[in-house]
Amino acid sequence: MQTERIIKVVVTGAAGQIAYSLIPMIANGSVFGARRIHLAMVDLASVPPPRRLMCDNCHEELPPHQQPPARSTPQQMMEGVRMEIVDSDYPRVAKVSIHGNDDAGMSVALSGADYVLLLGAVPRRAGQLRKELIYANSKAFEVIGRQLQEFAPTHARILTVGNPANTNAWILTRACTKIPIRNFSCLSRLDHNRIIGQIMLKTGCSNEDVEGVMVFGNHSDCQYPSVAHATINGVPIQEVIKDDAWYEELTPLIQSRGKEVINKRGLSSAASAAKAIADHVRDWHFGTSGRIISMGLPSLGEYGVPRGLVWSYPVMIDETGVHVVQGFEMTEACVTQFEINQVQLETELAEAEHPDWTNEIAADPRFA
Ligand SMILES: NC(=O)C1=CN([C@@H]2O[C@H](COP(=O)(O)OP(=O)(O)OC[C@H]3O[C@@H](n4cnc5c(N)ncnc54)[C@H](O)[C@@H]3O)[C@@H](O)[C@H]2O)C=CC1
Ligand SMILES: O=C(O)CCC(=O)C(=O)O
Repeated sequence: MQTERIIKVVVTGAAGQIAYSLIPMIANGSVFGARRIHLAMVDLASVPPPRRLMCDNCHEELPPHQQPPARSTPQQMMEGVRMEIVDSDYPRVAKVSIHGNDDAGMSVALSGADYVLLLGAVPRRAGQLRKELIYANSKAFEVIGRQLQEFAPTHARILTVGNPANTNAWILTRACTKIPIRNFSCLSRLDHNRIIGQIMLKTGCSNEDVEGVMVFGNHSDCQYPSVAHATINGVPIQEVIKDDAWYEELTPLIQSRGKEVINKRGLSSAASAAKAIADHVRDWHFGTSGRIISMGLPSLGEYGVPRGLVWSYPVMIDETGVHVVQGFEMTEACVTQFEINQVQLETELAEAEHPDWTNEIAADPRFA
């Protein structure tokens, strides 16, 4: 009997909260169907020891029973997740492995990888400026980009989820030049799904009834969600939803949805982010069967976006690859929103210490 090749899926940030929702979806067949998978989990190889509490009066370390309880390390967390995967006896999981994010770990994790899902990122600390976060993550993603260049096969498909997702993907494309440019993507599917969720809430339709929703630009509070070409059961949305206030409120609602979830949960979206990652990867693997989805991709100049910027576009995927759906009219409002997103992404690249990004792209033969 001929057996199909096992798909190797690398998940970084595997000790984190999104991964805890995502891994069961990968393991239960929601992403790769009947194909068997090797799940390679990666998280920080080492973490600094927790800060010890001191006595305010004597300035000596408090005794152990007054110290906060010890927290599991990322490597211990992943061991626990691996135990749960085993205990769930998923029929499609051929192998689970655990790795640190240093070169020793990543060389093994990335070897033979088919999909590399980069959830791990430096989290924002209280009081930290956004530009400090961007700088810290750009340095972390420079390392990951170099590791992809050294250890990953050229067919690997790479998704950045960790924020700032678009700029992190851009950093990877600079450090990893051997992998085709359209094998890099960033997650904007959560924003896309959020729009569909609002349409379902408003009309009572199913997500399968909705077509033509699009997200353009950066995964940030500047993103440009559009329902201008959306249909519900084939009928233009404007003929189904006749409520001007709903359309006016939709854009800021989608732009601020992540922040609103953090305000309520005290943690960022995880279950919905995992669902969006599963949708993104499943569609990348199997194709979209003529449907439009949103995906962040290095621009090849579509819709006038400068080449190289990682931009969310409407795309269709078939056996020949990922294709940006072109030809939608650029209204005045659209042009303004595109300019806002471009300025924000250029600012992020400057904060990541890539102010001369256009020269870097001009020198990259993948954009010739
Ligand atoms: N693009 C999108 O639509 C969304 C993006 N996000 C982003 O996804 C990321 C992950 O979110 P959560 O799982 O909630 O965070 P989390 O804090 O629960 O987990 C992150 C994990 O990544 C690990 N990590 C950090 N740097 C790493 C590195 N260089 N290599 C490997 N592992 C590393 C940490 O140790 C931690 O275990 C965050 O940056 C978050 O802002 C979250 C929701 C939606
Ligand atoms: O908004 C954030 O900073 C993290 C979560 C996120 O990207 C989202 O929920 O869309």
